[in-house]
Amino acid sequence: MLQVSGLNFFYGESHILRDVDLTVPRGQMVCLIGRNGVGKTTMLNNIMGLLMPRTGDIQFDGRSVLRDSPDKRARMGIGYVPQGREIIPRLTVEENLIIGQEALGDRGQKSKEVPAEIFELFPVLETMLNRMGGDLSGGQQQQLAIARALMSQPQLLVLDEPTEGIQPSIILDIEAAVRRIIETRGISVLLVEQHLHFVRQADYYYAMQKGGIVASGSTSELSNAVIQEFLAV
Ligand SMILES: Nc1ncnc2c1ncn2[C@@H]1O[C@H](COP(=O)(O)OP(=O)(O)OP(=O)(O)O)[C@@H](O)[C@H]1O
Repeated sequence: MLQVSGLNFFYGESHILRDVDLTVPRGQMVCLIGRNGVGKTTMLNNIMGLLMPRTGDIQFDGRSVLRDSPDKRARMGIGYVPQGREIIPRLTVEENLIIGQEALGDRGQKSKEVPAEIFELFPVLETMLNRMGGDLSGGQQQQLAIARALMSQPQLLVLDEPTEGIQPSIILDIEAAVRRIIETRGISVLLVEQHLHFVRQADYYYAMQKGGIVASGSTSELSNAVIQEFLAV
């Protein structure tokens, strides 16, 4: 579904991403792990087209998207939930969700209503439809951000630390929802995450250090050494 090859990115003269290769197979969840500041968010922003690499390629569904704007990539079916969520505080929960359909492009029909499936995944949102986005708790905003991304029916969902600063019970809800999304929709997920429990839900991991991939494999084979080195357990 997504193939990144030989990616190099610079902020000015600082070499931030170094020859990164990463693949997200169709219908699978892949997790990118690494300490703060190694380049994970920079990597996701390159995938979304918010930053341009100096060299390398990014292919989505078999074709290069390097020349496509962020907006176009979203309309092609890459849904992004950025760090910090970017909920619109002065719009209601329902309005925030409806806006998510802007990225549908010509892949589907827009609707004036939020489909029931969204509330099955995130029941709390149904009870809060008329509340302002900015009045929700951090965990609720995170659920809203993921639900909003789903409104565009993405083929690939890109999540940047969805559990950052969120209380443990809601982390489990978010984990369960993401697992269910993959099972029911068959979509692919690329996740940046620090919580071991969530990382274990993924099929594959890539570990990043100083902008390069230094380890990768199946999460069923995650060693204690990798866990100690790359995750804030
Ligand atoms: N706008 C910028 N200009 C210059 N350097 C930047 C800029 N944004 C980030 N950096 C640097 O790029 C490196 C990678 O940052 P990035 O945010 O991608 O890391 P990260 O792994 O996502 O960390 P975190 O988990 O803290 O978000 C860091 O050293 C950071 O200081």
